[in-house]
Amino acid sequence: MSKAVPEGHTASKTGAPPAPFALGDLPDQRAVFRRAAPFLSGHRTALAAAIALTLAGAGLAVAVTAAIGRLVDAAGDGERAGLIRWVVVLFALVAASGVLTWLSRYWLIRVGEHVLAGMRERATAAVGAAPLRFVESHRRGELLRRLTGEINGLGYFVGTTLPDLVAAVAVLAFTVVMLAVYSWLLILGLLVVFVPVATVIVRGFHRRAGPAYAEVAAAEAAVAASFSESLPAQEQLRISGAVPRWLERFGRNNDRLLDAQTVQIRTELRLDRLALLQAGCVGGLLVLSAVLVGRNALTVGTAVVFVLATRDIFHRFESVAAAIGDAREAHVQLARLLDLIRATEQPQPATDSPQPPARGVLTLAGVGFGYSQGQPVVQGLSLAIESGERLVIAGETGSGKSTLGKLLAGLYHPDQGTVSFAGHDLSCLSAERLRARIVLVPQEVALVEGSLAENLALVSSRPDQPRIEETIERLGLSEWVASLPDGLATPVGTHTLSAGECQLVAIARAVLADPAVLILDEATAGVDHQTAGRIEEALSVAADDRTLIVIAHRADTIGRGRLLLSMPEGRVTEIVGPRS
Ligand SMILES: Nc1ncnc2c1ncn2[C@@H]1O[C@H](COP(=O)(O)OP(=O)(O)OP(=O)(O)O)[C@@H](O)[C@H]1O
Repeated sequence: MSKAVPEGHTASKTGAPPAPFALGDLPDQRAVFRRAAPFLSGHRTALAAAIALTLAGAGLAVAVTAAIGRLVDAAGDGERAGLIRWVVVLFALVAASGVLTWLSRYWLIRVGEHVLAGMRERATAAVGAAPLRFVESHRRGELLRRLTGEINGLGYFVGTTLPDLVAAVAVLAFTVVMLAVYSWLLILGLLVVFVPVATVIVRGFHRRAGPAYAEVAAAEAAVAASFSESLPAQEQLRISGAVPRWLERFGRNNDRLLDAQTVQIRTELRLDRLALLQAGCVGGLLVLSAVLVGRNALTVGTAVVFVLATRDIFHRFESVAAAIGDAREAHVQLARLLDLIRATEQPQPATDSPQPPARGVLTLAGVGFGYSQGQPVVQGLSLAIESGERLVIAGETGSGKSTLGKLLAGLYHPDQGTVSFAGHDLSCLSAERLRARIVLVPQEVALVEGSLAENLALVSSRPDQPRIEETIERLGLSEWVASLPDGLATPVGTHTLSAGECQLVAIARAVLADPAVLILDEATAGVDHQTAGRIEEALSVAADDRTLIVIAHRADTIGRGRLLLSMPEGRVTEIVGPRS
């Protein structure tokens, strides 16, 4: 027999997963690469191979310039054999450099895509296993943007900018070394003029880019969130004539995005100052080379190498500068994705933890829970629900019935106290073991795209077609299924079935899960009296020795309950009943 014992707050339980941290509007951009490093494991050899290929390709590309210098000198000296030799070497270098560059790009993109696929998988799994409270307390569009937009952005960066960036950095480094071998004086002059000014420009860009890109990403997420939220609310917005008001609110998010993008563009344009610097440096170098050649301090071939290599240096530097903006954006996207993974990845209960017995007592011990600090919805509740018992939870609107249902189903972890089944703390059970014992049918049921049979099979017990058909029959739903265009093969989704029909699917699915405890949260509210009665009869049969917890407003449902749990003033405080 159930008994309710109101208590004060009890000490926090131990062993439960810690509360997930909330995602901030702006990402944590510290130690992003260190946080991303674990995702490289398993790809390190391939990454090293890709980098080695890139370095080899860059080395050959630089050697092409040196070969041109030798060719010019051989031509100037009238050496026919030397000329032919250098022409052959030049072609061989160009061909080999082309092949290596292609191979290195291919490997780098391949490794990057594999790493991203791993991150996508991990983030999706982490969000799928995250506590319900985490998912509820973040805007859907925000989570969606991190799982799709950020990964797509990173994919674009890996496929296009990253190979160019790595190759450009390698060519830059090799070219500087080569030029130092030719004339350390010229390269020193070039570096002394170019590097300090370029460093100031790039550092100024970096300082502004972090916040600018983070604000754009946050503003884009806000636009996506407000738009995705408006889709399910479209009908309501139109009925209440609230579309213009909604557009105003959307406009504010859009303005925020526009402002953020303007700041981002201004920040990016700062890098254009590098072009002016480059033009000045090339002009100076040409004059200096001409002077040195005139004084016989430099061969024409070396001067040609310098001019070609310097142009290449600046061309590559331009690529690097352009890529820096993309890299900064990718850095923010990576930080946002890693934040999501860190926020949602909980230490999962051990999968080899003992399976609770098939039947048992569901117990709340000193349970307290609130959505916000200092506003408890459930407070100090102790309750034992015997195996096979039927409990009806009733109370005023907003009094906390659904919240209690979610606590009983282990969907929420209590702030104080414990909820346990057959002596096992629910928060220490793996999702699979928990769902094999306790199932909740919520007020609003969402179906996934697919056939009715596929939706019904979405339970941990993985029922086959005959079992689905048998359960439909047992629940008295055969007539309804037969009335659908293709029976169990009918494609369904939230918009193809009525709310009541969605509830029928969810109830049948819950019975198919074959749990020890079945919790129905207003589950028959959208169904006509006759069907509701039939389902309740069927559930009584299906309930068998199962525990059935019914959350209800309707007096007739309450009347069928053996216990009535009243929840005045927003707190579960007493049980009235049992009822005969
Ligand atoms: N996800 C949430 N975030 C913040 N507050 C919430 C959330 N869900 C419910 N609440 C608040 O908690 C309180 C209890 O809500 P709950 O849905 O449990 O009540 P209920 O008795 O089931 O209501 P109803 O009869 O309307 O279904 C309400 O004040 C509600 O506003």
